[in-house]
Amino acid sequence: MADPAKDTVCVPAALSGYQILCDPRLNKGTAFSDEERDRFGLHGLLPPNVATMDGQIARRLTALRSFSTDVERYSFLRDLQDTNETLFYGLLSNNVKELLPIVYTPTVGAGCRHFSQLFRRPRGVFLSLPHRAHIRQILANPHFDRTEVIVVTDGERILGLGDQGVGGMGIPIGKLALYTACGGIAPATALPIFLDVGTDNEYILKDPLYVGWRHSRVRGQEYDDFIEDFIAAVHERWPHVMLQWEDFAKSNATRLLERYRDRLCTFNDDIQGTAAVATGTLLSAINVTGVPLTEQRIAVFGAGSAGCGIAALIMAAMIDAGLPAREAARRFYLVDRDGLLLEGMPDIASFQRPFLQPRDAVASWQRSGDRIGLLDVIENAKPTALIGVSAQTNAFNETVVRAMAAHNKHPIIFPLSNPVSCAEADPADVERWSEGRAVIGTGSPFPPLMRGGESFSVDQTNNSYIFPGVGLGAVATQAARITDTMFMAAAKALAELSPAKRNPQANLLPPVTALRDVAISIAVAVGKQAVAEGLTSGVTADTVEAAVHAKMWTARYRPYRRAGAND
Ligand SMILES: NC(=O)C1=CN([C@@H]2O[C@H](COP(=O)(O)OP(=O)(O)OC[C@H]3O[C@@H](n4cnc5c(N)ncnc54)[C@H](OP(=O)(O)O)[C@@H]3O)[C@@H](O)[C@H]2O)C=CC1
Ligand SMILES: CC(=O)C(=O)O
Ligand SMILES: [Mg+2]
Repeated sequence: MADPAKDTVCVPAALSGYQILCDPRLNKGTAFSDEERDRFGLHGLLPPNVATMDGQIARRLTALRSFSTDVERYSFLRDLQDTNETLFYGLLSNNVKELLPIVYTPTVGAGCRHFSQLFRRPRGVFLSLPHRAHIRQILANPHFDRTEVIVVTDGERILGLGDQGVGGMGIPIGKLALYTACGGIAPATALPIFLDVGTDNEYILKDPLYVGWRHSRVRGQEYDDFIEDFIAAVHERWPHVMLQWEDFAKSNATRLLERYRDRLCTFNDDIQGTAAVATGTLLSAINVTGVPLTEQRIAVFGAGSAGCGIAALIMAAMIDAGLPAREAARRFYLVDRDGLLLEGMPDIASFQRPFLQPRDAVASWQRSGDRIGLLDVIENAKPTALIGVSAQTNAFNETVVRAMAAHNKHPIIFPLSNPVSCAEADPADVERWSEGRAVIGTGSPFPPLMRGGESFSVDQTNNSYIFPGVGLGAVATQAARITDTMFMAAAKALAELSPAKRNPQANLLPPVTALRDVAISIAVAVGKQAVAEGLTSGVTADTVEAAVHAKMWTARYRPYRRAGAND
């Protein structure tokens, strides 16, 4: 039960009733009580009927459903978020299954593309390179005083849609909406940040409506200096903040993570969050296929940030399970633009290096051309699992899926690229081509499949199963750093929640409606791991769970009183 005194919101004395209605953090719309309307001078500014939050949610849902496109629904929800945050989260939390595909993938991708047309009200921070000298001053704004969680992007690799310039801000906003709805992070403590270093998207640069900095992307030392200034300013302003890097291009994602992971509490969602959801879902899939982890062979299509992050964490899990490190490394077949990653290939990035196959291991392979393509890998290495993070639509075609099904009783096939338009396969096709034997996970939501005459939901294998819990666990325990072993703890905690653990015919993952419970379990596991690694302050393994619950915000209207008033 909430303590009524602590639960009351203290409204600054200087705010007029009209200003309260215009502040999305304070606004309750028609749900202000008569006493509050008396106290804050709201009579006349609102229609007389006092609504309940449930009534408001029902009204907004009716309006939302009357739109004919998802972009209109996205725009409507963004407006609500910027008008009345509590109601936005009440609506989202009560209707996760219906609204997640709007505020998150796939529609958030369209939201990013239409960002300039849809832009109405400020949310978060836009730091553009021409204002580099003013970063500290911008971050000093008292509106951001309570910041505990930051999601930052520079918009260069937005989902599988590439460079979206300032439109990429839609992603930190969407991710933080899930932090609150699923992870219980209070909205006033969540800050989306966009680093505007220009864009190389010609279409955007020519768009007269574009609201970002109309300049080609700044790279090299000037880019690095800007990021350094940004991180230094963030650290100074909020020394305990947790910062999530999101949708940075392959050329920057890993190196920025490596540069900053020992300086503040930070992680890269595309590398580490994706790795944890893929590992957790693969561990769950073992309940269905019966092939132990130490006997898995993994083909990853797209050897970028997500692909190498996934391979690294699954490899660590294999080593944990007893496979010698050298042998574990041989179990991975990473296929990129130039085919299978092989020793001696030019232009190999440092993060790809652990996964190079030795030339002699493939010397006897039958191959269809000069390069070793995905099908060659499947025919020769006979992988047990195929994971797609390439943003290449339909790369898992009929031939590929049938080849996986020919070598495996239950091939694991995860087309994880987002949004739907970039997925490597449609799960309905995978189901058909594998004669219903494939174990499927997708990055974006897809319609249910028919299995044995019954509807079977497709597991949305998305890092949204991980980051809200990791963030919650980190802030609840005030973790100083986020380590790979904390992501391993998250992956294992997710696998423990798998319905397939109890029934191999069931789903690999809990439904998206359970994301809040998933976040709690993951937060506790991550928090305990942080305690074990000596990274926390003020908590012990025994108090982590209570700290996690105490941190969680829920969307409900609290009573308001004026600061200084004693009623
Ligand atoms: N389900 C989930 O939770 C997540 C899904 N993703 C999705 O994964 C995708 C990739 O993300 P990320 O790894 O960060 O992006 P990256 O750009 O870092 O990696 C993509 C890789 O795929 C390669 N690639 C491009 N075309 C081909 C091709 N024809 N054949 C083989 N490889 C190819 C790219 O090469 P090159 O650089 O030369 O183009 C690059 O190395 C995105 O669609 C993203 O939405 C990402 C994170 C989480
Ligand atoms: C889900 C996610 O982080 C991505 O597609 O980039
Ligand atoms: Mg991402």
